[in-house]
Amino acid sequence: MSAPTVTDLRAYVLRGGGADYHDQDGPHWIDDHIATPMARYPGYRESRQSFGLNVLGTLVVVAEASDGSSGFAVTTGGEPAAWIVEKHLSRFVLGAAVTDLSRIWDQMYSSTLFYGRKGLVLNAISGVDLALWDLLGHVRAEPVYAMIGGAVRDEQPCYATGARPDLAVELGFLGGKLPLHHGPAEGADGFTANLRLLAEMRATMGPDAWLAYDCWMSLDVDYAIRLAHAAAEHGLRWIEEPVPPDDYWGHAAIRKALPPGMLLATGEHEATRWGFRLLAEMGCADILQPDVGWCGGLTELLRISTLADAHGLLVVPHGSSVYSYHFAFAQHNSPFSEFLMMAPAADRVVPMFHPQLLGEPVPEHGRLRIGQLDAPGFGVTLNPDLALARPYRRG
Ligand SMILES: C[C@H](O)[C@H](O)CC(=O)C(=O)O
Ligand SMILES: [Mg+2]
Repeated sequence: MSAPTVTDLRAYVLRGGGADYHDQDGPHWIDDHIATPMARYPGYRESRQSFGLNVLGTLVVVAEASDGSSGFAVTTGGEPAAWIVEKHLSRFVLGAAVTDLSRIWDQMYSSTLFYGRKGLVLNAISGVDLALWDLLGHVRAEPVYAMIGGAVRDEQPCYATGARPDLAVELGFLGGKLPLHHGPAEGADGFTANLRLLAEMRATMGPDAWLAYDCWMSLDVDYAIRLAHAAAEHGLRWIEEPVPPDDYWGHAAIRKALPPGMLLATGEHEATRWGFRLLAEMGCADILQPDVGWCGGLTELLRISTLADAHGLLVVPHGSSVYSYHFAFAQHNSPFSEFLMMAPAADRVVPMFHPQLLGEPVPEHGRLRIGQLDAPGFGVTLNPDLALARPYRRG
């Protein structure tokens, strides 16, 4: 039986939150003096938008098939990723059978090796791959989680990332992951302030709720080890992305020196099975956190997950809403999920990719139920009220 073919592939851009969740207007916890590698320059310390964290915006990829079905996906990448999709990647997709995900992935990756391998190109590849999974789900009238093997559990507990882990616990989450506010350039005062916040949160959350620190690549090995040991008395469950992603050696050294029971999580800025192979084989992490919109899409995430499983590692995808949920429900080594609190004060649950998706499921009492994913593809639609722009056309 021959499968329908892909008849059209288009790339659009959107501004204002959504998949580029750092692109928020107005005061927001996600841009409130968070420690970064740029914080060594005082002028870029207060706001991540000041150094351009929100320059890209959202990439929207739409795919259509010969049977009239359509699929779409959103990720970060904006205009430059739209150019890559329209001018380069589309040639491997148009006319292909909707089932040819592995061949299309291999052709997109192999043909861009001379300027790709990570970052923006992998965002673009991820966007196309996710749109094609959504399309296949619509052709088959099946949810993505069912197409990748089915659910291994009925409910998925979530932890919340944001400024108020204490409120996250009240909302039913496993606990919370705080952004670290002060890096090495802010000296002893910053170090003390980092610990003070942790202590305050622990005091209101009680002894059992999860508490983690997301360091967003901002530390050095010495600072990270000192922070981890000082944080142990506050029950820090894991330290996340302590050093820049290319420093595999630093990650491994920090992990080796962690206090007993504390874990190291990293990987949201890593891509492909080859990047994650380095993290796994060099002993860099206990929890791998690929972002399905950045690491190569679902096709590649499944390979990363198999590799991780063989190393006894958990895979807890970074953000990415429904694109992560369908994956996580189908993997025994993804026993919980991240929920990014996108309310400006992190005090209530709003859909992670708001306002871009309609029908986006959110955890209720900190848990997702498999029934929330029971719709074709990724089960969401693009909000028709948004102003889509198509900056480039293939050809
Ligand atoms: C809170 C972090 O700085 C970042 O914005 C999100 C992230 O790294 C995560 O969710 O993990
Ligand atoms: Mg993180």
